Amino acid sequence: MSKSVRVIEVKGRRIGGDRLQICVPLVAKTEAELLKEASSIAALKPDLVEWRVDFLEVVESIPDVLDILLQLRNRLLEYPIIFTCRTHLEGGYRSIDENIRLQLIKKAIKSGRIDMVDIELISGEKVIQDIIDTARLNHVYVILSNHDFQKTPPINTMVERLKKAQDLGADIAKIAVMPNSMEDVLNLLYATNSMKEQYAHIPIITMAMSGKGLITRIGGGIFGSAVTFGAGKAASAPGQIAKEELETAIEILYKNL
Ligand SMILES: O=C1C[C@@](O)(C(=O)O)C[C@@H](O)[C@@H]1O
Repeated sequence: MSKSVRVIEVKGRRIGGDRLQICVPLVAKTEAELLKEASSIAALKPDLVEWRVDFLEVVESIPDVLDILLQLRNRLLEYPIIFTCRTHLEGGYRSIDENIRLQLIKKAIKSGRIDMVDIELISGEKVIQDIIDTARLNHVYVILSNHDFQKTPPINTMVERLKKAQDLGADIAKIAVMPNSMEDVLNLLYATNSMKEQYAHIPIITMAMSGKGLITRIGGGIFGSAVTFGAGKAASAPGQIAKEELETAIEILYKNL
């Protein structure tokens, strides 16, 4: 039975289309650093930009964050912005009051200043539904994500998590895991391919972190991942290499496909 996978189109980028998209994260701790980082990121010409808001020192001051977001939007007008305020439980840079975090995410969605939002699958169905409803009303795409910084779960668990994200109404399902062996890396790729071939109706994003997992950041697109993350000024997770190097490696791979 053939199934079609939805392509997400944002500002001329096609996520889930033929070309693997490269996302560069912004990880500055202060407003000044962030705006500088944003200006230099534009020179890297990424497909997507992720603002990892959890790195920001003033993250718990919602008015400040929204103001900084406006300035970021104005500097990155032609780039799709993913707004991610990662929980400390899944690799977030700092511990943030959960009520404030969720309020901030909703206000960012309503601000008209972002294109996509990332929220963790562990947030629970009620929170996720609320975020998805708010996002739909405001034309923001939702990435439902899952991260394991310790290990790589079994293949069927990884596939189940991606399926769950899809079933809950995600526009994009994402999983990032930590490999402790090369078998773990193969398992992540196997899960990616199975999800893509058998179940996915939406784009998926997968990666194995750390040096061991680098092959998944370069070659994951061949197995079904729609987006890979390359570092700008600094990495937002273990194993991210510089965007330019990543792009070169991907180009070599795709030239001969
Ligand atoms: O979820 C992801 C993937 C990621 O963890 C990575 O391993 O590249 C980097 C994060 O910034 C992003 O939100």
